[in-house]
Amino acid sequence: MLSAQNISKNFITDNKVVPVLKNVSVDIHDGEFVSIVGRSGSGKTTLLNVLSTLVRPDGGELHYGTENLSALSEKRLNRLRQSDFSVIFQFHHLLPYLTVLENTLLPFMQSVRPVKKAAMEKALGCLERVGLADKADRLPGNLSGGEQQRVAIARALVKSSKVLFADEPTGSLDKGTGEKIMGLLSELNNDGLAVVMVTHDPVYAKMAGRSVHIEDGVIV
Ligand SMILES: Nc1ncnc2c1ncn2[C@@H]1O[C@H](COP(=O)(O)OP(=O)(O)OP(=O)(O)O)[C@@H](O)[C@H]1O
Repeated sequence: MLSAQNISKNFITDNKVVPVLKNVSVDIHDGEFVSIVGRSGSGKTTLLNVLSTLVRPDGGELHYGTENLSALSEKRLNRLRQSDFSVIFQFHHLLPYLTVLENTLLPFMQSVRPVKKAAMEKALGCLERVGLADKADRLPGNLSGGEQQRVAIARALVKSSKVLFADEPTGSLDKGTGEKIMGLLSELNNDGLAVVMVTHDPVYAKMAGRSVHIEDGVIV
């Protein structure tokens, strides 16, 4: 489904080029659940960002199905990202002045105004799926951390994406809440959504079908 070949990525720090990903190759198969693990600073987030096309690599190629993403213009990449990819982060990036329902509808708000009734129904269905239909009219500030993360997942679901990229989705949550989020991700994966997740937690990493271990920018 997604194939990264010989990816390299450098950052400039103190006027020096620092290689962060060094010739990394990894394949993500249709409907797979893959965790990316490794020490702090090893390059996990950078790899996830390259796979989700948020960051362009300096070298190597990224293919999605038959499409060579490395050759796509930013415009076409953006369109593909909007239709097929979803990203959730440790700190869920909800807009504080929009309600739970409006935050869930954000992917539609970018392209269609006013939001159609069908989109509204779909968003409510997604909130139901993550157990938050009764809180659709609340503002994020009035939700717990776990609930906010569930809104972020509902927002990812509303697009019917093919791949969900999650960067430490349980990182800011207590153990019980983190387990619920992991349960939800596993459920979605069982329904066919591919999940690529960065995590520090070895227990959560094992919930994925496969773990990719990265050390100092190299897959080991
Ligand atoms: N935008 C940037 N500019 C300069 N250096 C960066 C940038 N982003 C990341 N780095 C550096 O690249 C290395 C890898 O960062 P990355 O965030 O990918 O690691 P990580 O394994 O996800 O770490 P953590 O588990 O602590 O989040 C680190 O040394 C980091 O300081």
